[in-house]
Amino acid sequence: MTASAPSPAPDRATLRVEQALQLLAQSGHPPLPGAPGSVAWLQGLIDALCDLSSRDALTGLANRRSFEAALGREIDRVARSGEPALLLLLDIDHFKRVNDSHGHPVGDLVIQAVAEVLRDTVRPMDLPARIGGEEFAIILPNCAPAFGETVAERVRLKVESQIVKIGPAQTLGVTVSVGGAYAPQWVRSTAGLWKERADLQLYRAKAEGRNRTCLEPTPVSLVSPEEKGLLFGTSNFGEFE
Ligand SMILES: Nc1nc2c(ncn2[C@@H]2O[C@H](COP(=O)(O)OP(=O)(O)OP(=O)(O)O)[C@@H](O)[C@H]2O)c(=O)[nH]1
Repeated sequence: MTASAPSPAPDRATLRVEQALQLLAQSGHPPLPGAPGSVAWLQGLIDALCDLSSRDALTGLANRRSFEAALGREIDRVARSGEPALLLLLDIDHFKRVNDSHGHPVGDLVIQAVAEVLRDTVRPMDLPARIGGEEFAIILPNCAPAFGETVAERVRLKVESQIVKIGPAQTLGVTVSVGGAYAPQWVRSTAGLWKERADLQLYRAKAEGRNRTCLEPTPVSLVSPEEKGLLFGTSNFGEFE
C-alpha cells in the first residue's frame, strides 16, 4: 500500500463559503470565532448555519423543521420515561382581518409580538416554534397534567394582554386560540398522531368562539405501578411512581 500524500487544507475558494458568510451577515450573526479557515472558524460556520436553518426568519423561534424533529425526540422520550409531555398548538384569531385592514407588514409585527410572548412565558426547557403563517406550537416536556390548563391559559392571557404598537399613535390587540394534548405515556405512538390530537382541540377552541384554551381530557394513568414493574422487570414499583 502506498502512503498517500496529505491533502492540502481546503481554502475558502474550494469550499465556496462566501454565500454562507453572506447569509450569516444578513441574519445579523456576530463574527465567527478564530482565524478565517481555522478549525474553530469552520466549526463556528457549521454551528451558525445549523442554527440558521433551524430558526424561523421572522420571529427567531424554532421553525417547523426543528419543531418536527423535537416532537419526534420528545415522543420517544415519553415512551421510555413515562414523563408527561404536553403539546400546545396556537393560532392567531382572525388574523386575515389584520392583514386586510392594516397590511402585511403590520401582520408581521403581530406575529412577532405573539412570538415574543411565547418566548417569555415558557420555561427554558420548553420549545416554542412557529410552524406556519400564524400558527405556533409549544412542546412542554415534563408538564404534569394538573398544570396543563394553567400553563396554556397563562400563555393565552399573556397574548390577550399584549398591546401591539403598529404606528406612532396606533395599537392593536391580539388573541390566540389554543389546543393541547398530552403524549401517551409508556406507549409507542407517532408525532403525527400527537399533533392531530392537539389540532382537534385547536379546532374545538376556534369553533367554540376563539380566544380560549381546549385541552384533550387526560385519562388518569392507564398503567398501574405493578404493570410498570412488570414492564421494567423490577419489583420496586415505587421507583416509577
Ligand atoms: N403578515 C403575514 N400574514 C401571513 C403570514 N403567513 C400567513 N399569513 C396570512 O394569515 C392569514 C390566515 O388566515 P386564516 O387561515 O383565514 O385564519 P384567520 O383569519 O386567522 O381566522 P381564524 O384562524 O379562523 O381565527 C392569511 O390571510 C395569510 O395570508 C405571514 O408570514 N405574514
